[in-house]
Amino acid sequence: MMSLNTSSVVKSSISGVSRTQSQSVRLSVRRPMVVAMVNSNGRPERSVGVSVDGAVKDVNAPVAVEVADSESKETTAVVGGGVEDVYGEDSATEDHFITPWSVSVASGYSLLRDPHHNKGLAFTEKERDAHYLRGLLPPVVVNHDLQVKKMMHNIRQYEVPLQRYQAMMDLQERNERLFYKLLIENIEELLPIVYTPTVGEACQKYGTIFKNPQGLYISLKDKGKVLEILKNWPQKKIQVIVVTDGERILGLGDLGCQGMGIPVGKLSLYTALGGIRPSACLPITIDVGTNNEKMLNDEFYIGLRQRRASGKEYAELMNEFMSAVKQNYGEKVLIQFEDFANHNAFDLLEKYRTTHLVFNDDIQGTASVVLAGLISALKLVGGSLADHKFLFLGAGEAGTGIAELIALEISKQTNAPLEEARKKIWLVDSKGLIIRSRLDSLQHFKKPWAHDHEPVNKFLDAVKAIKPTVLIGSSGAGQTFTKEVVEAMSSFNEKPIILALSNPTSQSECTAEQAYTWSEGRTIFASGSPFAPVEYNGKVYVSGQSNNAYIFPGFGLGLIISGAIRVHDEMLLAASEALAEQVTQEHFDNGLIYPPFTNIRKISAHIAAKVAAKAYELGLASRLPQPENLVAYAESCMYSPKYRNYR
Ligand SMILES: NC(=O)C1=CN([C@@H]2O[C@H](COP(=O)(O)OP(=O)(O)OC[C@H]3O[C@@H](n4cnc5c(N)ncnc54)[C@H](OP(=O)(O)O)[C@@H]3O)[C@@H](O)[C@H]2O)C=CC1
Ligand SMILES: CC(=O)C(=O)O
Ligand SMILES: [Mg+2]
Repeated sequence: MMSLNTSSVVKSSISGVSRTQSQSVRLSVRRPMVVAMVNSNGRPERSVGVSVDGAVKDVNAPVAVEVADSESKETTAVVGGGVEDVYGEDSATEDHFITPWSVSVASGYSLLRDPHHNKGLAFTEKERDAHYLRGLLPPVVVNHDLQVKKMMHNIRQYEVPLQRYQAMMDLQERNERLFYKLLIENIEELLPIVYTPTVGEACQKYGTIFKNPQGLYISLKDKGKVLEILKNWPQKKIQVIVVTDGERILGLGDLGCQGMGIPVGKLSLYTALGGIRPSACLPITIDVGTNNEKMLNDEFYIGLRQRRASGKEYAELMNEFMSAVKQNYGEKVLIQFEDFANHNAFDLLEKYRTTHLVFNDDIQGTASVVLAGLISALKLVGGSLADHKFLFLGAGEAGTGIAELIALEISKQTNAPLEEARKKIWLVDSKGLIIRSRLDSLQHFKKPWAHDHEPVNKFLDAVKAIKPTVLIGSSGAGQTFTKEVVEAMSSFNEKPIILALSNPTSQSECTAEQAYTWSEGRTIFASGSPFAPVEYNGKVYVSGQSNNAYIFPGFGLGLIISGAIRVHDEMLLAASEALAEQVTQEHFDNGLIYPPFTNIRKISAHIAAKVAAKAYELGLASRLPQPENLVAYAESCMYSPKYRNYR
């Protein structure tokens, strides 16, 4: 046996005295190992890979470790043996300060509790011997496929979607590779659980169901310390951040800090659908308070119990956050703004799009997915985009974002000025049709849509007055596409295109069943949250899901593989085209304008390739030289949840 002394600076506050002292860790090495010093934040302070001959290696195996105080030069404790109260666990009370240092070794019990490396019953006999797992697992060894089969069996036992959500989150925290294999192989069934609609309910009840924290929380209390907080996150190489401030969670409004379910859910789709490594993903919630009385009065609420900060206070925290992200992760970390309220969302995007790699999923990702749906819908209804007339219910982030991208595409196709193209698009907000006489009182993002028209207050009247060929719901207000609205659409269109984008299902403008029934089976329908197939007059109608989940995973992958430094609108158009190209004749024959999610990883690779190609074309790519076959390159970069073999 040989010994090795490595010095580390340890912050100690035993007995309430906070001091910094130098300790040395004496490692009595019996075999190759990896030791990580871990502090109370779980942040590894020092990782040491040591082989028997003293060479540094990346190896995994347990070891007996002695911790000695260099000042006294006496061995104070033996970890993994002995009966001393090493960490003051027995003597300390809540009034005593102790420093929860531990030495974590990636083997045995701790290996089973490390979601990144745990394989559960799939550890082989050899691995059980080599990594001190024998006895910690029952004797059976099963393969990954059987684990998936069993988990699906278990999840299907739960009838309540929220219970399925919790089972999925538990799995993610227990065995990451099993979680992703399950999700990828059962995407159609599990998407509504980890994503809309169930994630909406999870956010509403997040405080009650909260177990282990996921993601990073940055609150007003942390002003001046944001960089420090980022450094507390265990992973250092982050490629994608999804950040929310929780003010507009789906169509459910202000859920404050409990909006964390959204960045967590979106990032699990980045991995499952777009192949971004889980360790490169960072969910963040910025907590500036909430104006939701229910949350403020809920004793289990997990956020700051105060009203939302705004103005200078809000801007300063966001600015500190954006600077800290760039300082910590560099120029090429992708920041996806998600579910901010529109009074902040447009300004944040405008402010940071020229200095950071940012995009707003609700404004831009949604625009891209809807444009893709419309491009493919044209194959069913005929004509070009410019031949159609569009009416939106909802003139916020989603509505005006989509409208602008449609106008951009029409302008590109027809060489008409953007202002001309915009005239084909009408929007209704909570005060009625957006028209020129309202111009002075309109928020800036609505102004381009203020066309000449008489005032129209009721949505049904707007439908009858404008006679659109395409109706898009982006209001977050459920059941607003009434029978009269759908019947009106069907009276002047042979095949009305109706997109009910609002999430979750409770906020959908209408259900698939209503759309097909009220249009006598003639509508081309898609919705933000999924609906089961509908039988009408003996025929089965399968509706598509018009959700930005088709876009952002592949879009992000494209930015990452090309090393893009900024997002450009042309990239969104490229993503739309790539998605629309994936719709086959068979899909059209079934009335679908989106391909099913079952092929999403292939679809994401195609989107990534087109987005990357655009980044190269625009001179915004930094990964040089450009790979010859971008689709193959994108596929080769994608994370696979296959288990690793451990030595
Ligand atoms: N399918 C998908 O991929 C996506 C779906 N969405 C969904 O779209 C919805 C809206 O999101 P977002 O655009 O960000 O929200 P915003 O708050 O930015 O915009 C909502 C708009 O709807 C209007 N509105 C609200 N209620 C009514 C009503 N009863 N009648 C008429 N207009 C109304 C508002 O009017 P006013 O301006 O007057 O207040 C506002 O213009 C949400 O449900 C969200 O989940 C969002 C992004 C992606
Ligand atoms: C899908 C989405 O991003 C939303 O509803 O906000
Ligand atoms: Mg969103």
